[in-house]
Formats: sequence, structure tokens, C-alpha cells
Amino acid sequence: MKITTENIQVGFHARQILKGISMESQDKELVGIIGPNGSGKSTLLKCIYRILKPDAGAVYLDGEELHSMSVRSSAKKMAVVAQHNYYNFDFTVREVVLMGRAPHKKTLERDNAKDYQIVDEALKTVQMEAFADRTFSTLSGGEQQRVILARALAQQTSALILDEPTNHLDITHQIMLMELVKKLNVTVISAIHDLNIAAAYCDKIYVLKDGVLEGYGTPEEVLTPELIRRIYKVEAEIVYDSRGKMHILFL
Ligand SMILES: Nc1ncnc2c1ncn2[C@@H]1O[C@H](COP(=O)(O)OP(=O)(O)OP(=O)(O)O)[C@@H](O)[C@H]1O
Repeated sequence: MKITTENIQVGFHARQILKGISMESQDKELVGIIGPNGSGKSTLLKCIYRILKPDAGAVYLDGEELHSMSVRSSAKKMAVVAQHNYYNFDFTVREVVLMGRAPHKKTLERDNAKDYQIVDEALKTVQMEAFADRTFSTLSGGEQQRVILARALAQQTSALILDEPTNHLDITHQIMLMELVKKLNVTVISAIHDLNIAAAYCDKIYVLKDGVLEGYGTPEEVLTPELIRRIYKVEAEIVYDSRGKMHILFL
């Protein structure tokens, strides 16, 4: 599925946070959004996953304007792993993942054997099946993150929106998550802080600073010492390992 944003503008209290963002992710592309803290990455993603309505501009899923669609039909197309997941109720892990099935059900339709099978498979994929009956709120931050990813997988959508998905995860699970997301073969838009993760996994990268796009291209095109200095005010060197993979060293 192709996701496009056209001239997205968002302001809070007379402060302009996104100053006209136009970007797109082609079908099955993994697109990273990088940029310093407060540059507007989460705000842009919130407009895409529909928690925030931009003051101006629009989001299109395969050419269809997001707000012209029902919430149920956009939720069938796009799942989200957001940065913070607060639950006031003590749902079990299985119940949280079952929520991913909701867009596929009619009102008051009960979960069936197929839903439970999809949920079990999603939990296995993120290696959390042993936690199915645990209360979600008792899990560690990284475990919660993997359960929320399982919920997104159970939603079976052709696009995933991820807000710093490797936040909270140890290196094993960071790699597991990115390898998994890459293999899903769906459209992914992800905010990413770790530039080496962005370099290793993204097809394309957008660079956001102060609510403005400052760069776009493949990791090799975008992640240059000049751009890193301009955006992050840090000196860096780009090296290539014996397998030809690029790495960013911070000096
Ligand atoms: N509801 C709000 N009210 C006021 N200001 C907000 C609101 N939401 C976000 N902001 C401000 O908008 C700016 C962009 O925030 P955003 O969360 O999009 O940045 P980010 O690039 O995702 O940052 P980080 O890397 O720290 O997660 C920040 O200065 C933030 O304080």
C-alpha cells in the first residue's frame, strides 16, 4: 500500500510544529523518519495513524484521503506501534493482542478460533507466547513493546506505522524486530533514532528538523557526515564493513 502525505501542517498554541510535510512511502517500502528530539517525527506519524488531524494538508492511503474513510476501514489497512502504551485496565497479554482483531469484526461479534490462532501466531513471532496469560501492566517496557507489535501483526494490515519501535529493546530484540518488520513485506513508516538501524534497514529516509524536511533519499545518499553535522551537530565518519554494509561512527 502506498502512503502519501501532502503539505501536512500542525501547530500547537500558535507554534508551528510541522510546516508543510509532503512525503511518500511506495508499496512495501520501509521508510525511516529521522531527526533530533522535538523535530516533529511523532506528530507527523500521529497525523498518519489518525490520532491527530492536521490543521492543513492530507494523508492518502493508496490515493484515498484518510479522513474520508471510516476508522474501521483505515484500521484494516494500517496498524500502529506507538511510543507509549498506557493501559488503565489489567488486560492479559492475549487480550491486548486480540484487540488487533477488532477492525475485522462486526459490532459485538465474538472472537473465534481463527482469531485465537492468529493471536497465538503473532505472540510466537515476537517470542512472547509464554507470556500470553500474564497481565500486560506487569511486563517490562521491552516485553510490552513486543506485545504491541504482536497486536499490530494480528491486525494483518498492509501497512505498519512504528514510532521508535526499538525503544526499550535490547540489541537482540532490536535486531529481531527490524528483521521481522523487513520480512513482513508490507509498507512501513518508522521514526528511528538510531542512525545505524536506519542505515541497515531503511529503503528510504526522510530527515526532519524543526518541522521541515531537510533531506530525503537512500541511507547512502542521506547519511553523510555533512548532513549529520548540520542536523545533529555531531562529527561522524561513514565506514563500510567487509560485507559492504555502511556504519556510522560518531567521533
Ligand atoms: N499536544 C501538544 N501540545 C503542545 N506541544 C506539543 C504537543 N505535541 C507535541 N508538541 C511539541 O511538538 C514538538 C514536536 O514533538 P514530537 O513529539 O513530534 O517530536 P519528535 O521528533 O517525535 O521528538 P522525540 O525524538 O523527542 O520523540 C515538540 O517540541 C513537542 O513539545
